[in-house]
Amino acid sequence: MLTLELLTLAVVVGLIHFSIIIWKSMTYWKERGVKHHTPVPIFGNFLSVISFRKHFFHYYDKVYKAFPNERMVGLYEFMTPTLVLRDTQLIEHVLIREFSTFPDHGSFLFEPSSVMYDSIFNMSGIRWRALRNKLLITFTTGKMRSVFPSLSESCLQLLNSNPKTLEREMLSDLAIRTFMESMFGTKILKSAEAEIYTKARKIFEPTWWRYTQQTLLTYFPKLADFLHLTFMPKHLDNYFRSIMNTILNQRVDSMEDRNDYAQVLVQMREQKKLNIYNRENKKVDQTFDVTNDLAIAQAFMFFFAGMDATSLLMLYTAANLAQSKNCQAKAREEIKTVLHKYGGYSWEAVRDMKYIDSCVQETLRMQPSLQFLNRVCDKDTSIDGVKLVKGTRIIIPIHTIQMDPKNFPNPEKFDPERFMEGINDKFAHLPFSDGPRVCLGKRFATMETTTFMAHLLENFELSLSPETKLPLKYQPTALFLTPKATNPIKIDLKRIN
Ligand code: HEM
Repeated sequence: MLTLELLTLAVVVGLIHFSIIIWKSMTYWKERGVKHHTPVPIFGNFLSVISFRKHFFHYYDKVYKAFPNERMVGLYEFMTPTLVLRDTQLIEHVLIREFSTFPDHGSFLFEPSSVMYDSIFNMSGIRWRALRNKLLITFTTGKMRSVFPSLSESCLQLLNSNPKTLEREMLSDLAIRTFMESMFGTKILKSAEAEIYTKARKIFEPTWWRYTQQTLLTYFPKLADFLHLTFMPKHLDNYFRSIMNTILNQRVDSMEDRNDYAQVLVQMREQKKLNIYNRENKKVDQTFDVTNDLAIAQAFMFFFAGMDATSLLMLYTAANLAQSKNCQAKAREEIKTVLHKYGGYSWEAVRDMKYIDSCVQETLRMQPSLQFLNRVCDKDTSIDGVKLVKGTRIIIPIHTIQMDPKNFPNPEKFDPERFMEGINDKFAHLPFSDGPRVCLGKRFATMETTTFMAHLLENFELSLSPETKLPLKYQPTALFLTPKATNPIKIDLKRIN
């Protein structure tokens, strides 16, 4: 009898406790006077996320547009209160001025056993800073210049096969090939190509089940852990760990001493430590251990970031140009002038192709691979007078901001001229982010895309295939901004050179 009473009491206390948690999670923005839509218990403002019909960024877009006069708005991502920034000064505050309060991405996507868990993207605090300082040396001007010839050669190799159409798969294979050669100094064996390409595409396969797992990993990490959910299937995780391990071991066995990313990782692994220096006296403050898994995580992170985001950028740039004969003509004129000036392709020549770079920037404005940036505050703080408790999530909806007519008039129009003279507010165009956490591969990705576009436009006339229907729609279950599987982008190519 007593046991039954105790059990009933425990259930009642549990229910009250749970109701308080839910109630508290729903009143966060009201208490702070931040405008928001009324949340639904447990689902917050994300009820229709579970219908798989709309992409996440749709909710940031919706709340951004609903309160046009606010500098920031509140949102409930299920039970997580999230602040969505609208004002570019506040964005600068979070990304740069108050970076030390908002240094990390917070709980996001990757479970502890994932190869990505130890990657720099997921790292925080001083470990992140030490690793970032170490990896930065891979992207110096000298390094970019030295990888240019092999990168340019890979683009030509694809185009010399005389393709009649350009499609996403060809570009993701190209991105993998150029990346392996430039960063790891490795040519993929012909016999291994098909398997690597197929498995790499599977990393980003946008299925509803993958999307569900990734949603639970981000918003309900304890439940995801209990259910043993993973960011990507275990067989893929193991496969890529093994590939990255082989690449690093091959570098050691070959005793080659190349000046590339693989070398940085191999050295780090051999030294077994990374130093963290004191900012004032420049002496070693702390060290942290570098395991083989940590080196592999950084190798995979670059592969992961390099492949999908860059191939999508190449695809969207080609698609935007395919719809504008004028822009193509202007780009071809520039290619001719620049190649004449430099006597052919070189890193310097491509860097001088300002109009093509503007086409790439304009594409990044309209179709940024990542549609939002995320941060958490790592201490209690306030933004614009609003008090935030440690752990509050911040979203910078870059896609929406870049498509806001206030920042870019007539935003649906592909107009590279906007970038020819430089833009007024650099915090209104953040496809690679900004500040200490800015994308490490920014220079590499833009150089690769500009080089590919120059070769492509020099040799082919582009037109959008009638099979691709406009306006483009995006796959709601994909991590990056990806064309809908039922309406893929196809570009018809006609050789002109
Ligand atoms: C079009 C291609 C790409 C786009 C649009 C892109 C965009 C981004 C964005 C928005 C972030 C998040 C930054 C933040 O949270 O503030 C990021 C992070 C990162 N990206 Fe990229 N990226 C691209 C290609 C690459 C490539 C090719 C590499 C490597 C070679 C790379 C390496 C990284 C790394 C390592 C980070 C994490 C930086 C950190 O947390 O310190 N990305 N990227």
